[in-house]
Amino acid sequence: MAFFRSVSAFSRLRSRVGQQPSLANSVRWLQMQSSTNTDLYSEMKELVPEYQERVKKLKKDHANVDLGKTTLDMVLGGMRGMTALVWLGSAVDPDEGIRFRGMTIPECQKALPGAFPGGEPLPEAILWLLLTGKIPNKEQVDSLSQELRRRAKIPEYAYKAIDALPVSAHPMTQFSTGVMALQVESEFQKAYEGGVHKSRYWEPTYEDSLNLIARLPGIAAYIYRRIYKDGKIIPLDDTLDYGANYAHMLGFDDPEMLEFMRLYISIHSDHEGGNVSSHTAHLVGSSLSDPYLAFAAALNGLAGPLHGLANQEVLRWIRNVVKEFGTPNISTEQLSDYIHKTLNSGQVVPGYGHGVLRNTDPRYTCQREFALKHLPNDPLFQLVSKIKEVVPPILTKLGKVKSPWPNVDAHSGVLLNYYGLTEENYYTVLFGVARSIGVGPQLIWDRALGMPLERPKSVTLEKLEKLAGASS
Ligand SMILES: CC(=O)SCCNC(=O)CCNC(=O)[C@H](O)C(C)(C)COP(=O)(O)OP(=O)(O)OC[C@H]1O[C@@H](n2cnc3c(N)ncnc32)[C@H](O)[C@@H]1OP(=O)(O)O
Ligand SMILES: O=C([O-])CC(=O)C(=O)O
Repeated sequence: MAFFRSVSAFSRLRSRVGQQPSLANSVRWLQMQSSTNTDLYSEMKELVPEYQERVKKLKKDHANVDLGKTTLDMVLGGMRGMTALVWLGSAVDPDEGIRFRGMTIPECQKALPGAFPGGEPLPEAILWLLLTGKIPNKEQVDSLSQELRRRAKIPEYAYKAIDALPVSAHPMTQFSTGVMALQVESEFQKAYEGGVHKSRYWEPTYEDSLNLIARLPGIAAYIYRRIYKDGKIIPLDDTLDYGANYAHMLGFDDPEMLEFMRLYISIHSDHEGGNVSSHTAHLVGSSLSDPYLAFAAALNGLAGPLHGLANQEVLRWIRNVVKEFGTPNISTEQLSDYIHKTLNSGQVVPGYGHGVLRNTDPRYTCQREFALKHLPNDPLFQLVSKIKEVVPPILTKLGKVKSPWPNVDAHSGVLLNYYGLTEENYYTVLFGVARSIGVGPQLIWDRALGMPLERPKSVTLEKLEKLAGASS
């Protein structure tokens, strides 16, 4: 009976997202549905042995399966296309974009609980999904919300560590410093020093990851208020969910902004394992550095302009366009001239191009849909829409850009700016808070599955030339 109820719920979901249920999808969805525990830790305790068994079997029976060859181009080309990592939470298809545990963004928007019926997926729901592979119900998500609030207390010395930096320090420098200060309370480090058996590494990693995720909004909001609002701190509200609380502590209480924050955090959480921030966390964690150390390293990678800092760069670039012409209402020719000016000065057009995607990022599309619903007449949103028409043909004409299409960063800034979060230097901190929700679960699984020290082989230039049969 329960089976048939679930199948019909699945059919309803799929017809709402405009797809027919296939048997394989039904089975996958039913597997995802069977989440029963109200607390996440108990859910994990059940799942860990099952996943360990799967990995053991793969290693035992399929160790020599060929996953593709390594070419010289890959070694010199930033390892693009090289399959080198296992990442449980999500995968990116070049054309279709991100799937969180197999689910596209529109599917997540339909299936995951929101703050109200039909609301955007709650970050807590994404966290549950990424960690367990199961769709949580509202009760489970509410219990996780409560758990994160319970874990959110920040030690005083973390604020003091941030205060030791000048207010003028970049928000990402302050953020990474704050995370390093939180490391003092690492449960993993304590357990390791206490001689914990390796089969139990995942348990203190779980504690650290959940504490880290819970405390980041408070640290991040402190930095915002310190830099931009004369240090007037707003405490956590014990009635609000994770995304809403972060917005509230920043100083924003407009329900539309709260809803945007939930969407923002959910879609920025994870983007498979190879991106700079996630990969960095995984690499650093592989030496058994605890989640704080691993995540601070991830943030330092996110702070680069080719990765997370691009969202800051996009709004700055858009503002410069407006400054140049004195209005956001410019012609296609004016915009085209400005894009060429950027390219001719040896700079990239921020928010465009991607290491994996070869189509418009679905995270761009869902933010556009949000903007069309809530701020269709905003002049900067209209400029962003125009940029999307003008940039791709110009980048395509260069003949070298693999993807001329917009990525996630091309859109977020104008939405934040519309809701009053105008300080673009802060934007990557928001991204960082969100990324913890993807990185934390993988660190837990890395330790649960006994993932080894990561140590790929490098070659000298001479050896590469020799291997290629080229003369030096
Ligand atoms: C959350 C995220 O991290 S999403 C990405 C955010 N970053 C940005 O938006 C910055 C702008 N984009 C870029 O710099 C790139 O597209 C990256 C870094 C995202 C991807 O880099 P790659 O995988 O190396 O891209 P690709 O293979 O297409 O690069 C080939 C050439 O096109 C150039 N190119 C790629 N994108 C752009 C762009 N948006 N503007 C101008 N040139 C570009 C590259 O700089 C490179 O030039 P080069 O050969 O002279 O060095
Ligand atoms: O996947 C990447 O390389 C970059 C990206 O979009 C992300 O990390 O969100």
